[in-house]
Amino acid sequence: MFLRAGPAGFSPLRHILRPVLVAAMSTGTFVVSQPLNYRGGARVDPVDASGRVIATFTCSGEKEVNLAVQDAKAAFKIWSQKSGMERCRILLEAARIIRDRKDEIATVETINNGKSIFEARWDIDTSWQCLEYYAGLAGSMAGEHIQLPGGSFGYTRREPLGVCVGIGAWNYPFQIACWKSAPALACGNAMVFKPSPFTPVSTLLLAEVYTEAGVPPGLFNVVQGGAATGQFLCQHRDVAKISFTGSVPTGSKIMEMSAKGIKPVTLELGGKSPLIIFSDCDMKNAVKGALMANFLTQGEVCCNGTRVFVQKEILDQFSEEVVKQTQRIKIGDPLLEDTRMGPLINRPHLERVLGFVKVAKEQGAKVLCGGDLYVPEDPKLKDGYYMRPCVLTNCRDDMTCVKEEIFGPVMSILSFDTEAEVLERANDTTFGLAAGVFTRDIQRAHRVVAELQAGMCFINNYNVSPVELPFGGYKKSGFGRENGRVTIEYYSQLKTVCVEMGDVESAF
Ligand SMILES: NC(=O)c1ccc[n+]([C@@H]2O[C@H](COP(=O)([O-])OP(=O)(O)OC[C@H]3O[C@@H](n4cnc5c(N)ncnc54)[C@H](O)[C@@H]3O)[C@@H](O)[C@H]2O)c1
Ligand SMILES: C[N+](C)(C)CCCC=O
Repeated sequence: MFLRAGPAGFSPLRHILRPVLVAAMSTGTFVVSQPLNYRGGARVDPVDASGRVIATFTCSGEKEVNLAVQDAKAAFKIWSQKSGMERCRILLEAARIIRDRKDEIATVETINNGKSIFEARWDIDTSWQCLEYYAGLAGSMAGEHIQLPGGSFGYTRREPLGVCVGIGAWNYPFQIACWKSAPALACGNAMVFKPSPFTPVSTLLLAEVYTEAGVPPGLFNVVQGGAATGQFLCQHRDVAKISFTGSVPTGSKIMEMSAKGIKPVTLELGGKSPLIIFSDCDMKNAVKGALMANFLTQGEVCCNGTRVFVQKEILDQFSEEVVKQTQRIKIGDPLLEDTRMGPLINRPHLERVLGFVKVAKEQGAKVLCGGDLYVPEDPKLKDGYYMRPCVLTNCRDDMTCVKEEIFGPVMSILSFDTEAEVLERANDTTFGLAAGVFTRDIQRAHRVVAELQAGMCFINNYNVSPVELPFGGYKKSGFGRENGRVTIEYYSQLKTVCVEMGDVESAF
């Protein structure tokens, strides 16, 4: 498959990956001229291909996957023998390089995905912060000493798992690769990472950063491809763990494959999260929160609070203010400093999102603003996948736009009367990734989040992501966590050693 157009809508997509050139570039002049797999510490073309060509790279086949896993195994032998402090220093160096190259990596990410450069810089911040955080934990990972009778004792060792596989979605390509690889590497594992075929470019920069920082060649590898390549990875006998970010249907397939191989799996899946606005909220912050909850990365965010429940008394005032702010969002070339919304990921996805708006109208929702195609004035952008961010009202819980993940810039406003009622409706979903509440009543805020069936809850804010906090879902939104101290548990295993200091007391 040839990627017909860059996120900004230029055709053909031509990428140059030499970072020095990126600074001088516009989104229409990006040329890929280098291999997009990374194995054994260098860029390589796959030795075989599944036959499908995507942009200038070919999907990696089974042989290429085998080679990447082999390289990762060899690097694991070296890396897993290093002390936590040795791993810490290298990860800190990688974090420093990313921080120093923030603008350049953010530029590549913008071209890769279409999100605004302003926002891509935030992603790169949460990426290097994640490496820094796990660097800190690498040095302090330890087991326990347990005293037993007669001077005997036991102890536990926290050991890495081996070669871990990371499979990423297209909405936060660089950040996802960091959120998976940083804890994996900190624990002493190696990783083979497969980015989404829609956003193949930025993960390569991470691979090069790790090499420059001093990880052994082969510790972090990138294989490009789609579902077939992902399956080769998941089914590989030498792969010890899979960490997946993507949709629920694919997550279910990944879980089947990991069940067959008895491999631990982390699943970061989709959502349809509630955002509850009580009438006693700080209105200005609640409106800002609702925009943060719906329109980052063109609305293509797993944890978005797309079901916005507003208490009846403030429905009109809140809706009016949200519409005013939404209409001010600057849409256009994502590389321009003042742009806040770029194009969606591709044409089929744009059409899918517009289709949701059409069905919403047919089912009785009222469009307060947006929900239609947007054609920027710049002629170079006229074929881009742009739409105006949309606010829907008159929504009911049984409407498609309220039940299904749209993964685009579409906010659904629903009204409610009481706390008990809104809690029941907020939890009436098979998803459970995130939730938010805006209120000035501190008791109510904690009472409500305690009842919300979601892994990531926000009080009086939304979609902020401090790397110190665990992130992940309840119910069909997945299990396992990324970020925070707990993630160490998902990338390591405990060995117990029982030491006898006396004689063996035998039964025979
Ligand atoms: N919870 C989170 O942290 C999080 C973060 C970002 C995105 N998401 C979710 O991801 C979805 C959008 O991303 P997407 O469209 O890339 O998802 P997707 O499930 O289509 O693809 C995700 C990845 O899986 C790969 N893949 C597809 N089929 C596979 C198979 N059979 N075996 C192995 N790998 C396979 C894809 O090539 C891609 O790399 C949304 O539902 C969104 O909510 C979740
Ligand atoms: C950084 N955010 C906004 C919390 C998004 C995390 C990944 C979800 O798609």
